[in-house]
Amino acid sequence: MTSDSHRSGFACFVGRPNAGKSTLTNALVGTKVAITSSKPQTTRHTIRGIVHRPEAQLVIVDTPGLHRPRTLLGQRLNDLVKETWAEVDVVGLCVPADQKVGPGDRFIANELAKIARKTPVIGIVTKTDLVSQQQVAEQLLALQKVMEFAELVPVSAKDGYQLEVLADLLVGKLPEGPRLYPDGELTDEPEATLVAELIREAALEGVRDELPHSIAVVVEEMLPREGRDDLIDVHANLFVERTSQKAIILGHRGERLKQVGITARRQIERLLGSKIYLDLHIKIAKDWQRDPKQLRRLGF
Ligand SMILES: Nc1nc2c(ncn2[C@@H]2O[C@H](COP(=O)(O)OP(=O)(O)OP(=O)(O)O)[C@@H](O)[C@H]2O)c(=O)[nH]1
Repeated sequence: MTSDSHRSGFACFVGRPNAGKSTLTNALVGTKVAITSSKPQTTRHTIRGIVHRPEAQLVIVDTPGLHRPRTLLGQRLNDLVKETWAEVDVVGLCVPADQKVGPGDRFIANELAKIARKTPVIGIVTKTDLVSQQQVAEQLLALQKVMEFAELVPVSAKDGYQLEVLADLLVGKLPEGPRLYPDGELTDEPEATLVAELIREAALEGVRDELPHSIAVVVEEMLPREGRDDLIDVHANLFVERTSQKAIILGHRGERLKQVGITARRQIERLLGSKIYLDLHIKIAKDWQRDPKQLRRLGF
């Protein structure tokens, strides 16, 4: 690469839940843009964080996780994941250092291997701060066996270990090209989508295991309050499938929902740079994951 050439393109991280993908994206991007909400199996929208460098621009696309499809939603998510893989320039397969390489990783690797000839795949051992060097080495060896990687690299998003190395490896796989986004621009998602993500993130906080696939948030309206230029009214519906799930979100005497609202409001205010009033309602959309009409209405 000559000194005046510029590279740009797209990367995405894949891996089983909790592999550290969101944290890694945030650490690379350096700002909380990829809203750690990008939880596989619950994320429908692609959220990008952008790594700006003088010689390159790396756009990180966060995809929902690939999983064995059991519902229509599951199938659509998997299609979305594969579409994303086909569109990016490089994929990072994340496997945490502190957990054995298992069937979940191999399932993803098998799917990735099918696209690896077109899209290079970098094997990433994450969370190296949690284990000894010896264990990191063993994990690298174990990972090497699941598929053929373009590169293998151990990193820790927590203490910053090898993040620059990873960024270099990712950038190295990008084609030469001009900047895709202006400097400083961190995401190209429409604001309403980001707002919905923030609300869902707040709602899932602490109950992710109980409600992994079952909630969706739709922002119905986002308007400046009449006669005020310092306040935006946000009306949003949070859909769950069952009464029991509604109870989980609500919490004892609605305390949990109140907390969800406070957390989400703070994040949304930061995103929009304005005070907001958040009007949040819980609705039950029975079995929405299986119903194509409901799915469409919720934006799938
Ligand atoms: N010690 C340590 N913990 C980490 C590191 N990276 C992520 N974690 C933790 O691992 C957990 C999962 O991290 P996430 O970034 O949410 O993982 P993810 O792959 O995006 O998770 P899903 O979206 O649920 O698939 C969180 O509790 C993180 O704080 C790391 O480098 N070191």
